[in-house]
Amino acid sequence: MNLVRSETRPKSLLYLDGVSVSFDGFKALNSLSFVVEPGELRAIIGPNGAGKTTMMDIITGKTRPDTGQVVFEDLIDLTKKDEADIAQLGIGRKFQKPTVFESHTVWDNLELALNRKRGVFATLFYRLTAEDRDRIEEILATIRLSHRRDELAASLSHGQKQWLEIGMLLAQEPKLLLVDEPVAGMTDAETAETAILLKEIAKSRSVVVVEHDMGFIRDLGVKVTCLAEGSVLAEGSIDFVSNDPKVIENYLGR
Ligand SMILES: Nc1ncnc2c1ncn2[C@@H]1O[C@H](COP(=O)(O)OP(=O)(O)OP(=O)(O)O)[C@@H](O)[C@H]1O
Repeated sequence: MNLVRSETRPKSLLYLDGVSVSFDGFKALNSLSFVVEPGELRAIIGPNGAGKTTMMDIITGKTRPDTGQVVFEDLIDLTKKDEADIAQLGIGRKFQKPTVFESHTVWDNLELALNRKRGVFATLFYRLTAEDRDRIEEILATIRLSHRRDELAASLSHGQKQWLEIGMLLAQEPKLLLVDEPVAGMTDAETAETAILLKEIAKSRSVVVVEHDMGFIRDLGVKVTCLAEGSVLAEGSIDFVSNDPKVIENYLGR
């Protein structure tokens, strides 16, 4: 049994191998390669224009690479899939700005997200099961919003809206969650809490988080990849990466 399981478990959840893409002759990604392990939380840093957003666009199928491989769970070639297929495979993306339904309650936002997984037709006739309620309760606890469940999303702080949107993505049960600059505009307390929250989330799925906030990255305490000019400049612990002269020259020292 264990043997079968270890044979079928993906060795990498996602890898990019030699991915390049140009826009009007400008190489936004230049032979980018990196691997995300199952259950890994990875931080991505790098200067403006390094290609962090483009990398997320490639993974989610919004942009096609000119060359290179993007492989999910060892076998699935994501460059052949469209955005909807890739979301369906279990890759969720959180953009920088929160996009919650402001005029709905926190609970309803999560219920809508849970139903979205089922498709429009099912949603029309669907009633929440006890299991669904438990899942929503669980997500509310994860995103620190149990006590705000009946309030309108509009009444939440910016940081809480970010957490609610993360919760809405969790309702889709992604295997990989991509999170773009979650702590921009958050208070210090919210930023610190977000590091704890993402570490909890990464216990049951992989998370890739792009951030410029180095205090937050340090709090995460995970492997860091620094991108510059469309490829990996350095990778390793935060101490290793932040002491790398190339990283200091291209990013931290600027
Ligand atoms: N659709 C596009 N068309 C033309 N140029 C693009 C496009 N998308 C990205 N670029 C360019 O590619 C480069 C990489 O941009 P990208 O947004 O991926 O960087 P980034 O690391 O996310 O930067 P930031 O930290 O500012 O968000 C930039 O020079 C950008 O102007």
